[in-house]
Amino acid sequence: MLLSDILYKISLQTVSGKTDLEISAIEFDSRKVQKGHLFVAIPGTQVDGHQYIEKAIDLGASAILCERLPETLKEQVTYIQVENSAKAMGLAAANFYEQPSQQLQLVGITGTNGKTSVATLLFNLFRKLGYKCGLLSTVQNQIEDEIIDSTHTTPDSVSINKLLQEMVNKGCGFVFMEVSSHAVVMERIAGLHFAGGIFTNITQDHLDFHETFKNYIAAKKGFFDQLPKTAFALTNTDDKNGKVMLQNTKATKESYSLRGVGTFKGKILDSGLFGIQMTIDEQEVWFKLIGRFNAYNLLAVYGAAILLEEKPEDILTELSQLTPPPGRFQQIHSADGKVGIVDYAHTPDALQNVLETINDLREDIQQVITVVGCGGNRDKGKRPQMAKIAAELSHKVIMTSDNPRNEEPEAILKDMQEGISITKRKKVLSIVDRREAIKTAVMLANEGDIILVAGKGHEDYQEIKGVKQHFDDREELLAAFQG
Ligand SMILES: CC(=O)N[C@H]1[C@@H](OP(=O)(O)OP(=O)(O)OC[C@H]2O[C@@H](n3ccc(=O)[nH]c3=O)[C@H](O)[C@@H]2O)O[C@H](CO)[C@@H](O)[C@@H]1O[C@H](C)C(=O)N[C@@H](C)C(=O)N[C@H](CCC(=O)O)C(=O)O
Ligand SMILES: Nc1ncnc2c1ncn2[C@@H]1O[C@H](COP(=O)(O)OP(=O)(O)OP(=O)(O)O)[C@@H](O)[C@H]1O
Ligand SMILES: N[C@H](CCC[C@H](N)C(=O)O)C(=O)O
Ligand SMILES: [Mg+2]
Repeated sequence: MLLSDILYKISLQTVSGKTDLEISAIEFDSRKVQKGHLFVAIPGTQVDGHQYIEKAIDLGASAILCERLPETLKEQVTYIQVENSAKAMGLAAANFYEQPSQQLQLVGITGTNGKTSVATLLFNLFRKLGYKCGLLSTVQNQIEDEIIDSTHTTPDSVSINKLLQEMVNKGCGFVFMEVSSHAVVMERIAGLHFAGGIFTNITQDHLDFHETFKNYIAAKKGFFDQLPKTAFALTNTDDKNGKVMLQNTKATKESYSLRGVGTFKGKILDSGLFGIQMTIDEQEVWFKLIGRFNAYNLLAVYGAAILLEEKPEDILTELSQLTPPPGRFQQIHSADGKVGIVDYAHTPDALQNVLETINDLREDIQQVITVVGCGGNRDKGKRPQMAKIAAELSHKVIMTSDNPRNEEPEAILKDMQEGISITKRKKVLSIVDRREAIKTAVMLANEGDIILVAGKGHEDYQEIKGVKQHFDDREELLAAFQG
């Protein structure tokens, strides 16, 4: 595509060189640049992409999109200066891939917990309703039956638009995508046209990146601020920041609630290991998902489907058949009657929800043994809180490693130990090796006991000292059950 077409509607500060040149791809990592590419220089959290402009040109970049021009400009290269290169890249990617988000109905889901659950339920629901669909999620990206590995909850803007174009080409009418707070701040969603936005909830997470909770709220709200007038903005009014999300949106404001007033109202009638029985808009339905928090996810999905003009009875019939995504309250039973639950709870709120659910559902004689760790190079404030919640809501806790990434596993465990009060110490063990921790939990469990393995859910790897190795909590539990 011609550079001038790629730059359509982008506000430019300086243009040096010709814009009627053919660009073969947009690239923001100099290491991947090839002949004829447009290289976008982005200031990052580790390094500044502007320092790689020369390298990108050496590798064949014919145009540079940047916030600061290099001191000496090469004659054969076109330089475009903009105020925010990440944002400009989003707009450029949308142009380059022919505005795919305008050719289908794109719905974004944001919130601390529940994004994958809601996005996946919507994807599966709309497929059952007879539409071709796409999904962008933490677990996987998907175009109909084709599964594409996912590296981020929300990918970079070039990857998003490329995937969306493929979805358009394959006839998808609806795409459901998770919108992380990182993605909003880093402009990964700039230039996308959304048909709707959904807010699940907001509790502590990612303060390593956002620094304050206020900034974290502002990041999530930024998604709704960007929605067009034609979109719907569906919020959870039972969350105390639910209304704030829609404060400045141009989109049509809609809400859901289990407690108060809202466009879509639900009421839990019963909740157990069989699932949830609830009323939604006066209709009584049984769902296969477990835990009160899933009642919120189901209500959000129902509301969004109505706003996308589906019929209530069709939605509820199909939704009642759906099961949760992998690694979300996934049960694994041993031959001798022990119950394993693998869940992706990696925030204090999620861990509390999942443990409260287990405690609500268990019988008095069943003990709860929790295996939990906290990720390295991530919000350190979560560590003592998660340990405290685990100790308060379990009979025994084995604290272990999650993905230590580039941190010392022992140091993470030390941060977690800070959250354990003296009275709770006797029920807590620390075992650095996650495999050993799971084995120990299984060994300590008696018939009927519940072993919650929290934090990694669907993940099939563990990242230690920067290296990813295959590791899957579900496989480990099964192996431990088999002795
Ligand atoms: C903190 C964060 O989100 N970082 C993302 C960001 O990287 P960065 O800003 O640190 O990049 P950097 O290394 O400083 O480099 C700056 C620029 O220089 C470029 N560069 C760098 C080196 C070089 O030799 N040449 C070159 O051109 C880089 O390509 C980049 O454009 O941009 C990269 C490219 O898109 C992302 O891969 C990277 O995600 C990292 C790996 C990550 O772990 N992100 C997590 C925290 C994340 O995004 N999580 C969210 C939220 C999940 C949730 O809600 O639970 C997600 O959406 O996944
Ligand atoms: N609506 C909800 N409210 C609170 N907790 C939830 C909710 N839905 C799911 N959870 C809990 O949070 C965990 C993660 O759920 P899910 O993967 O759907 O969230 P997510 O927002 O996609 O997370 P991520 O930020 O990692 O992408 C689940 O395993 C469960 O323990
Ligand atoms: N999207 C989240 C996932 C956390 C999952 C947990 N297993 C961890 O590694 O901390 C993040 O990148 O913070
Ligand atoms: Mg997710």
